[in-house]
Amino acid sequence: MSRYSNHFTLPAHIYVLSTPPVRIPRTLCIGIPAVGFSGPFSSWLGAIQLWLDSPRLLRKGHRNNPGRAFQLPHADRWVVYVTDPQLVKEISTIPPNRLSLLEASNDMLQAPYTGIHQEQQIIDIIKYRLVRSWTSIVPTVYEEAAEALSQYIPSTTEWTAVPAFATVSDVTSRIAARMFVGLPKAHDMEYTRLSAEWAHGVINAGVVLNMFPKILRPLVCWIHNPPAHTLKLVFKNIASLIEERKSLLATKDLEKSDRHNDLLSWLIQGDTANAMDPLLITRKLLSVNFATIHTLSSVGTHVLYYLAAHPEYVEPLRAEITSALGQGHGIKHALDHMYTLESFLKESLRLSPVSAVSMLRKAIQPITLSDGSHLPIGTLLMVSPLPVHMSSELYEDAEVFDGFRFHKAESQSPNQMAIPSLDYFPFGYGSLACPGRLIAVSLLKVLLTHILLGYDIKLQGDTRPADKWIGTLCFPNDLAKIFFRKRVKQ
Ligand code: HEM
Repeated sequence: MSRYSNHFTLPAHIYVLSTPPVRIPRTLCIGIPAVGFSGPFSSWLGAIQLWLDSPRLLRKGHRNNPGRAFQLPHADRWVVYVTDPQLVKEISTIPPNRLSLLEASNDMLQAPYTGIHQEQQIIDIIKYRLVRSWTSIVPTVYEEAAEALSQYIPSTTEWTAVPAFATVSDVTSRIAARMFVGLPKAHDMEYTRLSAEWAHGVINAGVVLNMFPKILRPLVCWIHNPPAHTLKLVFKNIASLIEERKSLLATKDLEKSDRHNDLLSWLIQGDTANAMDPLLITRKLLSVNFATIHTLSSVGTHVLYYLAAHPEYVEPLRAEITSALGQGHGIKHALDHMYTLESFLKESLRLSPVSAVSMLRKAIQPITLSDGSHLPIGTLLMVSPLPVHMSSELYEDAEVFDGFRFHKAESQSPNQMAIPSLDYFPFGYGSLACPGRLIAVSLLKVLLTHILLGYDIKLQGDTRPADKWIGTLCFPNDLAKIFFRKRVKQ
């Protein structure tokens, strides 16, 4: 079993598939069509269906309810789903004091138990500090990614089987550490291991705890709560660095503190309201780590599997990367001009997303949508791009992987993948769309650039390791291996 496999979801599998409906009675929102079983007891079967095959139910809901929201039963409640593009647009304009992303994500990720802490300060720091400093950060990240890959992939010209998910996860965690806390902490293997462990632990805990009624969650966590345990270990590991940074910032030694122009320092600087509580700073840091590591290790592994399964793309991608790097305008410029690579990444994310849901909201006030759907306070609303991403009207042979599909269809301008449209919105849509999306695309390109230029890769078996859907989450196979060998440059 992989270090980061979804072992924590096992109790939920058992619970969902075998337990009678021991849950708080759930209410349907009046006037919103339900998909599949909708009776008080039979909806339990609907929740099991959603757990086992959410893409099918989402496509059915979209097909049967054109232009309308619909409802699907989860284990603990009914959730309103939106897939119609015009409704997606409408939802993206409803302000957070009416429909809140932060409330919904702290709910779904079970913040009181896992320790995750999402707040506006974090989003502002990513948008206004990290993204704006990105051109100056990229060269460091590029160098770090090369070093990390050479540490985790054996440097030999013999084919060697490498666990794909664990490797991408380790490399991502190290890149995240370099971006967010800098050196020397980024090279502390215990810190990077714990950060990755926490990120994967939170997603698994969220999946499991959402299966149980609220009343049982403290008991479940009392028995087994890996993220809470890991949080303590991370805090122990990083507390002295936080104190060091705090005193550096307090002395206003600009020369020294400028050396640490990273997320950790920005979090401390902006935290005067909480008296710079080191545990809260750790939780915020880990929350950005979570947003980065969980998504990128999953997407990076999906991409790697597509690349190994489609070797015909390797040479054209290498040629483009070599030409872009050869222009001599720096790494950021080169990455921005890797259009076919971007198309490849975009296609991978279309077919193998992180989740079937890309916008998560909780009604803070009662809301009535233009299709007449009424959302009472507390309703959870999920927007899924999946039916649109799989639409044969928008995408020819929508089920087939076509790595250069977007390159053929789109004008060449940088970072199209990160610009949400109503045809493609895996990062969400509107002003709340993922604040880290430009960074995500850049990091994926960095990873693929090093892999394509540094290594040959091939599948271990005959076919691409299949994706695993658990509820609305899509995981790459976390046990499969990919063969790597050091590339001998001609
Ligand atoms: C391929 C990788 C990624 C994907 C697919 C992705 C996708 C998303 C999506 C769908 C949302 C929710 C948007 C909404 O509900 O309207 C989101 C939120 C967010 N993302 Fe990303 N993301 C990725 C990478 C990143 C990275 C690298 C960072 C950090 C640098 C980041 C930081 C965040 C944050 C802070 C939020 C708000 C979280 C919340 O309040 O729950 N993401 N992302």
